[in-house]
Amino acid sequence: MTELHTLPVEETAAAPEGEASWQHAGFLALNAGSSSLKVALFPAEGADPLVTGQADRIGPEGTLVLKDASGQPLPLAEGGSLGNHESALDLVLATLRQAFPNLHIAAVGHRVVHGGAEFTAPVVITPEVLDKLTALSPFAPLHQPHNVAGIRAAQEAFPGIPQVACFDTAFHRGQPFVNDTFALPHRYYESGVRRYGFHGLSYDYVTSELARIAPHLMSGRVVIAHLGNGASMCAIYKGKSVASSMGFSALDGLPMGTRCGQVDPGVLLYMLDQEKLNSSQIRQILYNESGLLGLSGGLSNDMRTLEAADNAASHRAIDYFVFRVQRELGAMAAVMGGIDALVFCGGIGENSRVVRRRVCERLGWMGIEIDHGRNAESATIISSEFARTTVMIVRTREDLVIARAARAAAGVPSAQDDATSSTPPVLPDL
Ligand SMILES: Nc1ncnc2c1ncn2[C@@H]1O[C@H](COP(=O)(O)OP(=O)(O)O)[C@@H](O)[C@H]1O
Ligand SMILES: CC(=O)OP(=O)(O)O
Ligand SMILES: [Mg+2]
Repeated sequence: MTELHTLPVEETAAAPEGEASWQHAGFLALNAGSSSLKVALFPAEGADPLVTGQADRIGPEGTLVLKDASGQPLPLAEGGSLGNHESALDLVLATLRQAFPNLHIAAVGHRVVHGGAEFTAPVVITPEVLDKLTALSPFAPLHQPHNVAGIRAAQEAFPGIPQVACFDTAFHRGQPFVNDTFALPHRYYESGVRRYGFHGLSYDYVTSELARIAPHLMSGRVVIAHLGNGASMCAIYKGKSVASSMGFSALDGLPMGTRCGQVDPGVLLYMLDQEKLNSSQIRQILYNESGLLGLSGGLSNDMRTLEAADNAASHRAIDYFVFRVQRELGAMAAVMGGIDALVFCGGIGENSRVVRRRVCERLGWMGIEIDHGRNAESATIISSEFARTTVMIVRTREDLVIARAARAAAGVPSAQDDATSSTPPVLPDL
């Protein structure tokens, strides 16, 4: 059985009363999505999770796979259910306790998609904070209610230990006004109708990884393309977010698995006035029936399925996806006065050589030229040797950013938590 690192309880925040003074301490990072719950259990020290996994398709057909550090699936605890997020978390915890009978969780970190204008850094969750997060649910209906449910379930499971919210919006809060606003009457801006931007935990991780492996880029102009089931792009100028493709909600910008991306608001008026749809019908279309799924005529929201299908419907979806990524890339390079590096991450960005190749096609004028061999291998640097703009793949790790905040909340230093042991690749000079 795998042993957790041990810590004296004084260092692990509130250990349950009456337990011995040395406990097996761990930090839990939870990322509750619309139909999934991603989990990582970290030891007291070190960057490598002891357990990672996820519950998928939460509901009657839910599945749960948790793997140990060597990739072996953990035997699931008996008698649980994956009917909703609460029961899924219960089953996860029962499985972890079965594998680590002395498990003491010192702090839990949660990905929370929306932090509004107020939350610009991770925060320890109090009843007042939780009320504020709950009130933000209408702004991110696919994510926030599940984030809040995950927090409530974890509070019940671990009473008295610090629970920390880590926000997708926080990374973008320093953006200039022109990227933060819509051209609506200013009172909307003042009441919080702003372009928040999302995927901030991913951008935070990728930026810190770039600072490690390519520090010269921290004084330059970088576009990060987080292309997953949710997709967005971020312009990073001198290490800070200056523009993002997502806006008020996680709907704006690029098309996604089932979300529409940027759409003319006149279309919504047409749906309301001409088609007489109500707001929940429109919400259903924008969040659940659009994007790759909608464009492909219902074929799939999954890029792998679309690439394999290779027919007119899948071409429609992939062509539009690539077109919008290219368009956003041009816009972001324009606002930064050029581009030094393009970085792909997310399930599509990290794995789809087809999407990466197609996005980079005909961009020689931007200094973007990829090496097809390196792209096929999904190497860290995929640009050709003499290209002016570096094109890279960084495997994003939102869980590490969450674990870092959880450790901090428990008062545990995390000197090496994201200094991974791999040797930095050799990058061309700017
Ligand atoms: N080998 C691959 N080729 C193409 N697309 C892939 C591959 N592996 C994963 N993907 C795509 O990545 C997407 C999921 O990305 P991910 O970042 O895990 O999503 P999320 O975290 O938003 O649920 C899916 O569309 C999936 O098809
Ligand atoms: C904000 C968002 O779109 O998140 P995800 O990619 O997890 O759906
Ligand atoms: Mg994601």
